[in-house]
Amino acid sequence: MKIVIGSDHAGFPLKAQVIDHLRAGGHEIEDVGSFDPNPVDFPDIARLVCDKVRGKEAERGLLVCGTGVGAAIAANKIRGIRAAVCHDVHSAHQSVEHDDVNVMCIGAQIVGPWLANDLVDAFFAAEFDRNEDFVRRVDKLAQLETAD
Ligand SMILES: O=C(CO)[C@H](O)[C@H](O)[C@H](O)COP(=O)(O)O
Repeated sequence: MKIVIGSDHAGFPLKAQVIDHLRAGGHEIEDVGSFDPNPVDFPDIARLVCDKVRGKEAERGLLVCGTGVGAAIAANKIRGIRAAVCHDVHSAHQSVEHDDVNVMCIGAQIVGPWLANDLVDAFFAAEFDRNEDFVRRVDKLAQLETAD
């Protein structure tokens, strides 16, 4: 799968090892930064990742910040993005299967490298289940993007 990945300074070390893991698993990775441990604001990185997903330059995205929370807030403000913080394997795959999540967010201050690998494996292996209930709910998520 073509995947775009970004992190802020807090996620920088975990991003590097997750990228190695995903590449070893055969995925094509685009890393949009950060590229050093200097402070960078997670909304800026979320924008870079989400624009690639929206523009179909990548099938899905991964954001790594300290907790995953800020990255998910930022990503969910961008039209067409369904982002989720996933710190357990069940959420990592069900978020795709039921909710068609296209950007997973993880916190480098919360999960260690082994769990991070399991999370990304579950997330990127999962496929959206197009049953009518799930499709209807995802359509309603899109409608919320233009609600007052
Ligand atoms: O977790 C985050 C946002 O939800 C960020 O990655 C930062 O870790 C958090 O905002 C703390 O910021 P700091 O500049 O690293 O102290």
